[in-house]
Amino acid sequence: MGDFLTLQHVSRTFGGLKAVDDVSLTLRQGELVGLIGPNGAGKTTLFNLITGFTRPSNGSIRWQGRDIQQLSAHRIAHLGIVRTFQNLKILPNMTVFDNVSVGAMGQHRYRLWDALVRRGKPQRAVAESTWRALEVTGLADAADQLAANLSYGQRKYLEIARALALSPQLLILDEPAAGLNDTETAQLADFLATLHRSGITLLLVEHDLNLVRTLCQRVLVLASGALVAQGTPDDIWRNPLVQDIYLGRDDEEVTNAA
Ligand SMILES: Nc1ncnc2c1ncn2[C@@H]1O[C@H](COP(=O)(O)OP(=O)(O)OP(=O)(O)O)[C@@H](O)[C@H]1O
Repeated sequence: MGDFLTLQHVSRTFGGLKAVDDVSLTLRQGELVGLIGPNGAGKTTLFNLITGFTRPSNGSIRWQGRDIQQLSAHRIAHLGIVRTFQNLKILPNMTVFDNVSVGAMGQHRYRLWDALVRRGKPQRAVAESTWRALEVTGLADAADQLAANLSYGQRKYLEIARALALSPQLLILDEPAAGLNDTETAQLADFLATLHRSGITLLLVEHDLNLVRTLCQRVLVLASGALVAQGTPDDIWRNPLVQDIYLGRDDEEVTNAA
């Protein structure tokens, strides 16, 4: 398994602020990696850089050996890097099926307008991707319901289903556990582990440190835009610098999760 995603000296500045500061990292195919860091550490910006929603000020981002830092988000998704959104990008007045098929049509090179006009008559490949994503996420029985009628927890799975319909090789999840209770979070952890076993590489950006610790094989720690530590969860939770970063901000989550 060679290098999959490689960032070299990637920075992104906003005005005078270095939101991401000289980050170099590699993800390998088949990994399940967590990205943690305090509020404002640069996690979302890093994530936006990898998925083409923001361009780097410096540095290179290579995906399977090819530079992608100048490609559009749509093109990057087409190449296999797909993300979910923390603020769920769900269309409440469309059915669950249509919400997912809009995503799948992107994969099959339809434009959004076509997707909307062709509602109810998606092409076979789109329908197949959509049903597969709905089945994997447990939403197939709700396919005909309006998305607005789903519970908050189900909407989280709908967001993931939309991403899965794009057949990602690398799926980047933006705080999937936010707003879920303990039981729902445990179910989500089982689901993500199953997804990972199915062969999808996962990068999880998450504030729920317990979830990261129990689920991830490797953890990256960002602070003030810099990658300050990476290693197994045990290494990271023992790392005094990581403890300082959290404890220094009166945040006892690291110790509580230990
Ligand atoms: N578009 C932007 N314009 C200006 N500043 C920005 C922009 N996006 C992010 N920033 C700043 O960059 C820094 C990193 O923000 P970012 O959202 O990436 O952190 P984060 O680790 O995702 O935080 P959180 O955990 O709170 O979501 C912050 O100081 C933020 O205010």
